[in-house]
Amino acid sequence: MKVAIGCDHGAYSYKEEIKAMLKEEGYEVEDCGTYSTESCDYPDYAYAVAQKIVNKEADRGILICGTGIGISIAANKVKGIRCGLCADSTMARLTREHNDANILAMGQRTMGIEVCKDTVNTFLTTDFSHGPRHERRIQKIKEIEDKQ
Ligand SMILES: O=C(CO)[C@H](O)[C@H](O)[C@H](O)COP(=O)(O)O
Repeated sequence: MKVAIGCDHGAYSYKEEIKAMLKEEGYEVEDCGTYSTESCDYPDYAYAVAQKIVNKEADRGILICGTGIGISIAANKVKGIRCGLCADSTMARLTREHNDANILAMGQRTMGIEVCKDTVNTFLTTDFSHGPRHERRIQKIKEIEDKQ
């Protein structure tokens, strides 16, 4: 599985730690930045990771900022992106099972690194629970996108 990862300056160190963990676990990882703790703008990295997903250059995305809020808002503006902001592995499991989320967002300033790592591992190993109610709701999300 290929994973695209991105962050802003507020989450640079977690991005580096998670990237190292994923490589050790055997994932192919594409680092979309940022590449230092110099102040930058989270929408740029949300867009870069989202493009990897919609262009099918990556299977899943991981985005981290201070809280995960700004970067998830930005990612969800891209058609075809379902970015779930998750604070633990239960949320990660449910956003995969129910929402078929293709990007996970988290916050370095709001979560411990071990919880983040667990959340990432659950997100990457949980399948969508195919079934009429989830598929119907995701279809309705797509219809909202098409109305814009
Ligand atoms: O978008 C956010 C808030 O929802 C993120 O936490 C950002 O990382 C944060 O806004 C960056 O703040 P800073 O004061 O520029 O470090």
